[in-house]
Amino acid sequence: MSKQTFPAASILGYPRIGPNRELKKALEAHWAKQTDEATLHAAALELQRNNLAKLTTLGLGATDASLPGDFAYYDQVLDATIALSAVPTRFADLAATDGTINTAGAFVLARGDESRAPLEMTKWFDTNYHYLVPEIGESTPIKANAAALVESFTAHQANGTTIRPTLVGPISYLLLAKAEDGAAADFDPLVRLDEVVNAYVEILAALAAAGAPWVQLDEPALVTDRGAALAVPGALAESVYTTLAAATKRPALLVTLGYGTAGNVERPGETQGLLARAGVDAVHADLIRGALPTANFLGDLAGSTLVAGIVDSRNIWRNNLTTSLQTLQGLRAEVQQAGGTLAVGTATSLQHVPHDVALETKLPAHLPEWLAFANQKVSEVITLAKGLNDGQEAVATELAEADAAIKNRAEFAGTTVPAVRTRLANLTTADFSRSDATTRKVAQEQALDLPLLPTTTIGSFPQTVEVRSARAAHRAGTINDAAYEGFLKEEIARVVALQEELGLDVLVHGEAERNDMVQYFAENFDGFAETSNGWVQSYGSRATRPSILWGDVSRPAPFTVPWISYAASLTNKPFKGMLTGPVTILAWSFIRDDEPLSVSANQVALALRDEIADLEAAGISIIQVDEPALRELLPLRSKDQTKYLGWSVDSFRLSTAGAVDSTQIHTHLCYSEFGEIINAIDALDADVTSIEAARSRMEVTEDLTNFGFSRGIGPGVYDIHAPRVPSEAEVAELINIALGSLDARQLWINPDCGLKTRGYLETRESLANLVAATVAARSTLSLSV
Ligand code: MET
Ligand SMILES: [Zn+2]
Repeated sequence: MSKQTFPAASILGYPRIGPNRELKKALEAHWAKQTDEATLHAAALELQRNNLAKLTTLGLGATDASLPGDFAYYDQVLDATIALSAVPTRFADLAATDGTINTAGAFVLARGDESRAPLEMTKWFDTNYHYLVPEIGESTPIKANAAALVESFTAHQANGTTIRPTLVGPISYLLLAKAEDGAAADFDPLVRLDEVVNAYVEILAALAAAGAPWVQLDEPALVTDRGAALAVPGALAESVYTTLAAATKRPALLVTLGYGTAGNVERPGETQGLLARAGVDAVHADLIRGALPTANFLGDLAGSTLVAGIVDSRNIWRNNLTTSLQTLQGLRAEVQQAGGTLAVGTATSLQHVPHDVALETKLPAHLPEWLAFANQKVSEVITLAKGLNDGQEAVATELAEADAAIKNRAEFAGTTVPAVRTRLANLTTADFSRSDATTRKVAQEQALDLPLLPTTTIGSFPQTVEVRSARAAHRAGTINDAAYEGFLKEEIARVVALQEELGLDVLVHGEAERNDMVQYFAENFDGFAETSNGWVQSYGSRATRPSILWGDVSRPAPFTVPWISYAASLTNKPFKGMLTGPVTILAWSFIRDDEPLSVSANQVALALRDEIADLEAAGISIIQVDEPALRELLPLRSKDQTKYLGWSVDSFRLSTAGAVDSTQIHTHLCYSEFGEIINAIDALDADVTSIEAARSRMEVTEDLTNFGFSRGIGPGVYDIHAPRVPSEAEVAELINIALGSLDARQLWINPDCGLKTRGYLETRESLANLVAATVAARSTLSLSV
């Protein structure tokens, strides 16, 4: 079969949530039973049509398949599950007699129902997007169902736009899946690959029959360690794509490889070459997170298109078009030498960035011209393709504008702040270390006088409707600063009184003043900006609005101290102040591309260090620095992990090492699979670490014991993600399991995570049970000593 040439400019995908979160509104109205399925469908179609019209206006071809057909009601991996009719056994009743699952059924998979938990949600590679994990067992049905893909293609075709249906590829689908509960212990979903590939052959045939000229299969898992091993010559990817390419009836095939370097990192381009040789019409490479394919591996590209993902889709900075064009020109020479074609694209789907800088109303004046959100990135792709094909002069204006903006950014006063740089340059190793843990322990025991098995919470208390509406009213200017402050103080006083009444040992202020544990810090540090409409889908109908780190970071004034010291003044109990750690602040923001992340992390760390000094001065002797994102930034390839863990741990230590011995530093990490980073967690050198543990029934305590973890540890004794109250007996049982492997003198009793998403009724009861179970455990312990 002779190969098709891919359009010169395209994007791998576009934000699905809608410029004004139209999809969120449509979905939530439907789930609340305010609208029927037809209404939801119509709203989704209108949103897609508007998006496609916008993309066409920006310059993507309406009929050459350069428009991505990547819409998903909830999640692209769920859509692959639907296309494969791979309904997990525990949801089997939702499938029709022909095995397919409809929209209503798919929403049950996504959201659960009275009797079933939804599919597990997990982070999509190293992003903040969460996908729904397929559950595959020995006999999970696998049967092609191209109906939704065909219907969508046909609907847009009838409207004059030719989309390129997009689907997670077969290898990635199975690598992203987990073994269904009840499958044999050594069952690996990948053993179902042949069946999945056969289903894809059928799906391709159905799309070809509907007239789709191109289809896009995303294979991002081939950039992870495990997937990469399958993407070298002679391995699985080669045979899978030989089969798919040999399908007699199929559209032209684009295979995308975003999020890193696919296959052997020492041989960038090798995977693209082998896919082309297998018969794939167009292969993509991520030139932002992945390495530039090298000439030696491009020889196999004859007749194929290489789609160069040169526009960053994970961050919001304006592209340096001049250097990009140079890179593209060099690459094209090599690709042409091999008999191939070069096209321009994005590094991944643009789903990770907001829609449009033009919708921003509150950004500081200097910022908009430095930025590119999805729409601006589409224009960048088009400009680069034009420059590549019509010559640099054809895009001289665009290049000059980008150059000027980049120059302004580099020279802007806040970009590099001498005082911040000097402070960083003068750091010595001593700034990263406290005295030894035992000395600290003695000082803290004297200062704090805590009981055995101290009880505490992770920081936030329920964010009630009242708290959220007061914040909204304050933002909107309908209540003034004084009224808002008065409201928050009352709320804090209530939270402190409740904790006293419940008999908790270490109290917190409850975080009522914080909209979000990262955004609140970004708002109070110099160097960050807030968007007004920069929403990015997090999962399903949920979106977050990451802050933008644009300059050197410092802390102009103490900001958590007033709230925390006010709360502490209301009680005689030991009091714990709450901060968010440097890695988490960066992980949940858009970060700089003009400085290594490690430099930004140390700047944030110093800002936090200042806050800690002020908290200490205000008499706060326990301070928690949350790092729930430490693990999520872990690089996808193991060869990069040591370096990352080195600087990330250092930044935490820099933030906390100014504390005196008697100040007890806590940290919190809300996940339990941390076997691979246990060394790093130990190296944080926190006096007390709280972790998630209830769902895995304290499994982690054994790992900790085997490791020899010697400092304070609070494995969560109740799962705050579920709206149910754990009984005293349940909590007691988990405490007992923990006591089975850990020393009673190091054990803390706390929930898994913060309580801000919970209601007061359940929180009160749950914490009462936690305290009662702890009191009972203490008396057993004192009897046995
Ligand atoms: C995602 S971790 C949350 C920690 C924070 N202190 C809270 O309690 O909400
Ligand atoms: Zn947490």
